[in-house]
Amino acid sequence: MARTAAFPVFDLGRFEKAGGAEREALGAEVDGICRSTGFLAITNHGVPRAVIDGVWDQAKAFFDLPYEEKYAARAPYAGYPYGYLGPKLEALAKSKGVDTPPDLKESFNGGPLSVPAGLDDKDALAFCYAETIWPAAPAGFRAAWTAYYSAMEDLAQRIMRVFAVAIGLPEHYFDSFIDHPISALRALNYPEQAVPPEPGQLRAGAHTDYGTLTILLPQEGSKGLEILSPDGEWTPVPPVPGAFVINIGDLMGLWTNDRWVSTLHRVVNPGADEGGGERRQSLAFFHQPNWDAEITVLPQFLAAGERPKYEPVRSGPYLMGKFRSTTK
Ligand SMILES: O=C(O)CCC(=O)C(=O)O
Ligand SMILES: [Fe+2]
Repeated sequence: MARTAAFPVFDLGRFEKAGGAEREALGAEVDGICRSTGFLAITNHGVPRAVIDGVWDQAKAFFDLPYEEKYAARAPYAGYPYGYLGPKLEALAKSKGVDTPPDLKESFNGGPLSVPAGLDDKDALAFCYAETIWPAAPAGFRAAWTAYYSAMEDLAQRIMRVFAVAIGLPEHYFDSFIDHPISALRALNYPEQAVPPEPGQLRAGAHTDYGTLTILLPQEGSKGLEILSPDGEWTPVPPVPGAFVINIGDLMGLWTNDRWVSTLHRVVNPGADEGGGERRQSLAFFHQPNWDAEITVLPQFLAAGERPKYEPVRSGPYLMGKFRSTTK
């Protein structure tokens, strides 16, 4: 049975202005949240309303297009990370080794806005620095998208500073891991369900996110996003007006040897009482460290002689493997 719980809200502007003891206390709060669920709302984030509305409206207009027009901006082959990913092409639960029917959604995906000078790693160039396949319409799509993507890169970097303080590191500790991030932005559309879902089929199957953190913007007032709370109950994430929903991904779990939890979450179908339910839109920015960044369990999370739970991973190849496990 799902239930609603108090959902933590973090005032980013206050943290950034705070000094000494207050800043540490706010960091300790975030540490507590990340030890329990790693899901929180961020207010006072400074991202201009116009930037948010701009990409939101463009994404809506894109999803409103006839399928053939969206299909023209498709990812050219299975496993290609960017462009339009049509219905029934991804099952997120597969990233956890759980075989389900495909998720009931479509998405548009875009990668980093530029390639770092001198980068010559073939896999990096072919995967995360592959070109975004821009749609021909709506006309303002690319400009609105890149403005939002830039705002998310900046916000993610600021949140990583909160995370550094929260685990007792210097504020800028993570900066060198994330100065050429390979983050992806995904606009999601979960269509109305004219046909009932198959058994085990959700809007987004239960998964954890792969990177450091995700900045999510669910449609205002919408339902469906649920997280598995520490007591094992699926718990709805309530709408928090004007806020972003942040969740940590697997790499924060790795860095902290699972002190912080990368929590399972999913998007459920509209209830039986809602018929086919309304369409639901969201934006998800998946922050991911530099292609070459090596993520290793931090020594302060190991007792003397304790073996880390994880081998080190390289950010880029690790992400590529995860992504390829979910698409067909
Ligand atoms: O659409 C949402 O609210 C969540 C989507 C999600 O968790 C994901 O795509 O990783
Ligand atoms: Fe997710």
